[in-house]
This record gives sequence, structure tokens and C-alpha cells, in this order.
Amino acid sequence: MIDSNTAVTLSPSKNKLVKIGCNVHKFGGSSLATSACIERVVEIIRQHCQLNDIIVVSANGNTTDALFKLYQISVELQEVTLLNPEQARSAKEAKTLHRQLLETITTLETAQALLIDELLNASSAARLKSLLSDNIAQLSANLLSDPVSYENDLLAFGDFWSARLLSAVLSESVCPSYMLDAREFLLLKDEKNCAIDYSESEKGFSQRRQQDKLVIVTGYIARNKQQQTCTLGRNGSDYSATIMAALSGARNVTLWTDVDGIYSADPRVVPSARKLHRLPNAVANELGRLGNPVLHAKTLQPLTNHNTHLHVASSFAPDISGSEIGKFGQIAKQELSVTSLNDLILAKSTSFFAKSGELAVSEFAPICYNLDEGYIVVTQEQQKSVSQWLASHDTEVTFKPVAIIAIVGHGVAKQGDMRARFKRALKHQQTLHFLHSFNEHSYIAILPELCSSEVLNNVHADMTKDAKNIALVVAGLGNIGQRFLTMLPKQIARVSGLENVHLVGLVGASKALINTDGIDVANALEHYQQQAQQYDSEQLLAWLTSHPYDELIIVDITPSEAFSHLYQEFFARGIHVIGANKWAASSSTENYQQLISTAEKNKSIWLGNTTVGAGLPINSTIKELLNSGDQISEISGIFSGTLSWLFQYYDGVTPFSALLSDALSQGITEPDPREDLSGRDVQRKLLILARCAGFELSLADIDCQSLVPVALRDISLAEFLERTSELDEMFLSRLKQAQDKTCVIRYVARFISENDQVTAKVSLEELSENDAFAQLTPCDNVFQIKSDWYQDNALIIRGPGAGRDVTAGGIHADLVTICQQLNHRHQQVKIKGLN
Ligand SMILES: NC(=O)C1=CN([C@@H]2O[C@H](COP(=O)(O)OP(=O)(O)OC[C@H]3O[C@@H](n4cnc5c(N)ncnc54)[C@H](O)[C@@H]3O)[C@@H](O)[C@H]2O)C=CC1
Ligand SMILES: N[C@@H](CC=O)C(=O)O
Repeated sequence: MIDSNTAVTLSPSKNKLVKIGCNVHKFGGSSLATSACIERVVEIIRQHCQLNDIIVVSANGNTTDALFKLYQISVELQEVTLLNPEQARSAKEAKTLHRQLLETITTLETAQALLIDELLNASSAARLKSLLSDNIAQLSANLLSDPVSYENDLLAFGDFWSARLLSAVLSESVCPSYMLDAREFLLLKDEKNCAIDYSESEKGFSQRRQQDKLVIVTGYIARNKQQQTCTLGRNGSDYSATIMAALSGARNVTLWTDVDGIYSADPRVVPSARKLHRLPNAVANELGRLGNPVLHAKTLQPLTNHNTHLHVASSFAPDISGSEIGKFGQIAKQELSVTSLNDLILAKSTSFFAKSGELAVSEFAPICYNLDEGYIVVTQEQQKSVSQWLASHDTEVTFKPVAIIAIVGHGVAKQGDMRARFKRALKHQQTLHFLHSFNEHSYIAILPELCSSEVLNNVHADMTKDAKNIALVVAGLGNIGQRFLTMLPKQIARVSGLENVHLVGLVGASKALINTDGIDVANALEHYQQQAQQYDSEQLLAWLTSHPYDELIIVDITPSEAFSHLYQEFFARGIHVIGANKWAASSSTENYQQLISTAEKNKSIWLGNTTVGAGLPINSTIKELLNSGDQISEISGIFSGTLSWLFQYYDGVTPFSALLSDALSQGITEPDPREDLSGRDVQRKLLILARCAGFELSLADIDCQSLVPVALRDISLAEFLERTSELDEMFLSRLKQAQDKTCVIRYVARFISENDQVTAKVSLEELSENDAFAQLTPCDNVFQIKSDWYQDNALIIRGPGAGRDVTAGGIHADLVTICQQLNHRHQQVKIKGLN
């Protein structure tokens, strides 16, 4: 990050901002179109760049198009003037063209001058405008003398002005900066293919680098051996950026553009396309070759033998994580996309068979070809050169206009099921051929007609099922957490909504294992034991902020209040939470409301059905009653599995303390059983249910009777477990009192709302042996709900309310619910101009 104060004042040798590795950032024309855009770019540079990074820029907005228009007008003007200077008609035409030329030049100069005035202080603006008017004079002279010879020099002005302006703005407000005209060092050895002489260019670049200043390099332009200006073709600035990365050994190149990533299809045509967060190099290359609107065929070429990662991000939404291209593991290799190209030509000739066909392939680098059937598919622009090439071979050719649609993914052409699915998806569409690409990362259908948006949408839906990659992080690897993980492999294999769920994080109290490429679910705990590292919550949040998945779910199976304090941060990042932990849902009203509103704002889903009744569907039932228009007036019952188990078994013969240690070892109790005995666990559960039922309540509103004697409350857990026999006498006497009245003892929760008055309490009650709450299977919970719909005949939910299997199972049910909801959600594509 560049700090405007320190960057300018630090001496070169002490400049802490200079790091060893550098990164390249390229800003496209749309990102630099207006002064507001340029200010955004300046902010991105301030936030994301180091002084030794390299900035590559395109021309501002449509400047290159305007320059090209100028070129066309002047060529036309020259033709009119030279061909027929005497004729009256051409004299008039020439006058009109001359006027058009001058007007276009003025418009261009005015637009540039406006940017300068809006962005720079008066003296810098005056200096730049004077340079601009020199350039305009030179440009006008060239256009009027010999436009054809000066075509590239003319087109180069756009990137040149853009780099000069940005460097002036940065020097004025962020850090020392200088512009570098790529023609000074970037040498082409083969102009036709834009092939770079890397060793000469590298020498030239390092000679021109200035220490402790940020360099702004012109994109799109280079020079040839004759020192003439060359351009790098359409989207040449992306190519410039990756060339700069290759020359400087940069670790990362970021293409800042007007879309926030690479999508599984062109999102302007396929609204359900999803962002591909990570793409292996070879797949990205193939996508670029086959018509991806963001990646272009040449862009990745310079990085072939480098370990550089390429990122695509939006300068209009810099905080949204974009797409990353590089070397990745298995999960990134599962990404699949659909692409299409129209306006192609299928050329069929005897010269395209076997050996001579191979020559044609190396000459034209066709989109696809089949040398057994003697055809190649090229762009319409290539048709003329194909004809010329065949004329020299003395063979005939037939040309047919075609389009292609392709699925692109790692090794997709090798997968029979994918090929079959693709063919099925196109069964209503006329196709000419299906063929493998030479690198097996695409499978292509050649169509005799344009590939319509309807076809693209249908194939995309059939092939990708709009599936999202969902990352799963499990926090709390104790009693329930371990059981949840044991069940996970079977669930992922069994439930179709979970097929794109990837376990990427295991978080314990002090150590965490995060692996973006996925943790093997079958051996998750072993991996955790071997590889987990010490972490703190800041590190955890940093990772969670920039994860490469469509969605991320955290399952909180900790008993930790501290961990529940992170929920606010999770929701702020759009992360979804499944909590078995009761702290957040029973926190203060203010905190709880804030959590709900942050989650809503960021479309985070928060489920916690196991916080009450373990696997029993109690929270969800109450929510459904509300959704149906019902109003709840009473919730009561036995809400503690532990206390249910203890009081059902406790007959005064076996000491109460012996039963407690049994319950603890069965994983029914809270990690500290005093949470159960104090009534706090039941108090929290009653609060959670009352909130589910739409009541604004806090813990303080619920009377709670503790069964932990004062002497045992504030001691350590270990000491408490040593001294549990001190409980025995008290419980024996409570039992005897009840038995004397032919009653039993049960810990009961009661919430009643009557005439706008709410009473809520959790306490030990003496119940008649026939009471509905008295006769339960040990560990069962019972929930009795009275409402408008269930007034005289209460709704009863009953069953095991604690334990490893039911709780872990309940968390899995929440996981399936969240994944189903997420898989039906459409991703909002961020494209400037579209939203
Ligand atoms: N036992 C049951 O039947 C039910 C339990 N629950 C809830 O499930 C949660 C877990 O219960 P158990 O597995 O029985 O407890 P446990 O004590 O066996 O396991 C909890 C694990 O969380 C870890 N942990 C503690 N603080 C952490 C933190 N800040 N970050 C990451 N890990 C942390 C502990 O080291 C431990 O491994 C509790 O919140 C409990 O209330 C909910 C429903 C039923
Ligand atoms: N300790 C709790 C576990 C479930 O929430 C209980 O006994 O109910």
C-alpha cells in the first residue's frame, strides 16, 4: 500500500515500501475514461501497489477509436485530394473531410485537456496542456502529409497521453512516479505475430527503471527493429501487461477492468453465469482462444514459463474478489465454462489433410481443425490469406460460414460423460461436427448458423446446472464436531446439493488448518492433527475475506462465546453461519438485532436449528408457524437433554453425581455441566425460541433457578468435577420431598404471552407422575406450543434433545438447507454499465 506521506519522504535506501517481488497492474480504457474513473484508479494504486510495482495503462476511454477515426478520415481525404484534385466534386468532398478532420482533432484535444484540468493543479495542468498541444500539432502534420506511414504513431498517442496524465496525477497526490513509453524498450522480433525480443526488451527496461518511483508504462505499443512504432493488436494492453510481468519476473498481474472476473459464460448473454474464482493456466488459455470476452488469446502467452498468477478485477468494485489464473489443485480443475464464437469460416480443401494440413495449422493457428476430414475453422479476417495460401498450393477450397460453441474445462474432452452431456444439450440444434481441441481442455461443436443467446443459455444451464462452489469451514472439533466430520464424506456423496461443497478449513481453539485446494474429507482429522498451525482471529478473518469460492459456510460447533463474537465479521463478509453454539442467538437484544440486520444486508444465511432440541425441528417449526400467519402464546417443556436424562434416571439409589459423570461421558452435557445444572443452557434455549416466535426478549427477562450450589459455582471445571458428590444430598432431599407428594422432579421451561404480558422462567418443578412432561425417555426433550392454530390441542414435538448423532445430524440438515438455498440463488454479475 502506498502512503502519500511516507512514500515521498523516505530515502531510497530506507524505503520500506519497496518489496523484493513486484506486481503488475494494468488499467483498461474504461477504467480510465473520465476524471472520476482516474481518481478511482489512483485510489486503487494507493491501496494495492508498492513503489516497485509496474502500472500499465490503456488509452483513456475511447481515445484509440477516435484516433482510428481520424486516421480513416485523413486517408479518405488524401485519396480524394490525390486522385482527382481538379474536380469540383472532390474539392467539395475534400473540404468537408478537412473540416471533419479538424473537428475530430479539436474534440480529441478538448477531451484530453478536460481530463488534465479536472485532475491536476494549475501549473502541472498548464505544463501538460502545452505538451498536448505540441503532440496535436505533430499529429495534425502527420495526418495531412502521409497518414498511412504514420498510422501506428497516431494510434500510439492514446496510451501515451494516458500514461503521462496518470503519472502526473500520481506524482502530485500519491508518490513519485514517471511515465515510460514502451517504444523505448519493447522490441518486436516478429511484427506480424507480435513476438517479443525478450532479451533486448528486458535489457532496455531495466536500464530505464528508476529507483523509488512508480513506473507507468504505455500499453498497446512497441517498436520494431527499424525503430518504428508498432501496435500489439486488439486488447494489446493486456498483452503489454503480461509481457511486463515476464520482463520483470512479477509474481502477479492484475487486469483492472470493468467486469469483476471471468465467468462460466459471457454474463451479458447468460445471466446465470457464475464467476470462476480460480482457473488453471491451460484452461484459461483455451477460454481466451475460444472467445472469452475478458481473456484474449495472446494475453497468457508471455506467462507460459513463469510462475506468475494473473488476476482479473473490477476497478469499479475493487473490494470484490475477482478471478485468478495460475497453478491450482483439483478443485479449480473442476470448473467448467461454455463459450461461443460467431463469424467463423470452415475451409475445406485437400490441402488440409495430413502433412500439408499440419503446415496450414502452423500457418493459421485455426480455432479448430480435423486433418482426417480436411477442414480448418478460422476467423473471417483470415479467409483472404487462407485463399492466397491455397492458391500457392494449387488446390481448391470451399468456404462455409460457421459458428462454434464449446465447453471448456480441465481435460474435459477426455471425459466421455461430459461429451455425451454436451451432445444431449445440443440435441435440438443443428450441428456440423463435434471435435476435441488439440489440448483436450475443450470440446467443440461446429454450428452452421450463429450461436444464439438461447442456445448458449440452454447449454450453460444443462452443463453447469448453475452449480456453485461452496467452501466449508468447521470450527470446534470436539464431541459433536468430530461426529459431524465423520458423517461428512457420506453426506457429500449422497446429497446432490452438496456435490460442490469443499471442506477447506478446520478450526480448533488455538490451531487451524486452512487449505484453499480442499481438505480430504475422508481423513480430515488426521490432516488437522498433522498440519494445523497456530492462528489468531485476525488471520482467520483475513483468509475468510479473500477466499476463492462462490460461497463460504462456517459451522460453529464450539461452545465459545469469543468465537460467537466473530459472527458480525462473518456476516459483514457475506459468510453463512450454521451455529450449534448458543451464544450469538442468545446474546443481548442489541447484538442479536445487529447480527440479524448485518446478515440480511449481506445476504448471509444464519441457521441454528441445533441450538435448541439438538436434531429436533423446533426452531424451524416455530418459524414456519409464524410464516403461516400463526401467533404463538406459549412455549413450554423440557429443553435440556442432560437434565431430562438425569431426572428420568435419578431414583435416589444411584448418587446424582455418578449419573452426572455418566451423562458427561456420553457427550450429552455441555463441556462444563454447570451450564446445564445452572439452568443457563435452558434459559438460553427458551430465549432463542421466544425470539424465533417473534418476541423481543433478553436473558434478564427469563427467571432462572440454578441447581449449582454457591460453593461450586466459581471454581474451575476440574475442581467442580472432583467435588460433584457435594450435589448428592441436595438432590436427594428435593427428590424425597417430591416423592412424598407422589410427584417427580423435572427442570421445566415456561414462556407465556398473555394480553401483551410476557412471563418466562426456567426452574425445577414438582410434577405429577402423569404430567406430559414427566414421562419421557431419558434424554428426550419435549416442546409444547400453544398458538392461534394450536390453542386447545397444543402442538407437541418430542424426541432426543442432546447427543452426538442427533446433534451432528441436525447440523447436517442445516448444511443441506443452506446449500439448497445457495444453489438457487443467482449471482449478481458486476459489469459497469449493466448494474
Ligand atoms: N452435546 C450436545 O448434545 C449438543 C451440543 N450443542 C452445542 O455444540 C457445541 C459443542 O459441543 P461439544 O462438541 O459437546 O463440546 P466439546 O467440548 O466436546 O467440543 C468443543 C470443541 O470446541 C473447541 N473450541 C473451543 N473454543 C474454540 C474456539 N474459539 N475456536 C475453535 N474451537 C474452539 C474445543 O477445543 C473443543 O474441541 C456447544 O456449543 C454445545 O452447546 C448443541 C446441541 C446439542
Ligand atoms: N447440554 C445440552 C446439549 C444440547 O444443547 C443439553 O443437555 O440439552
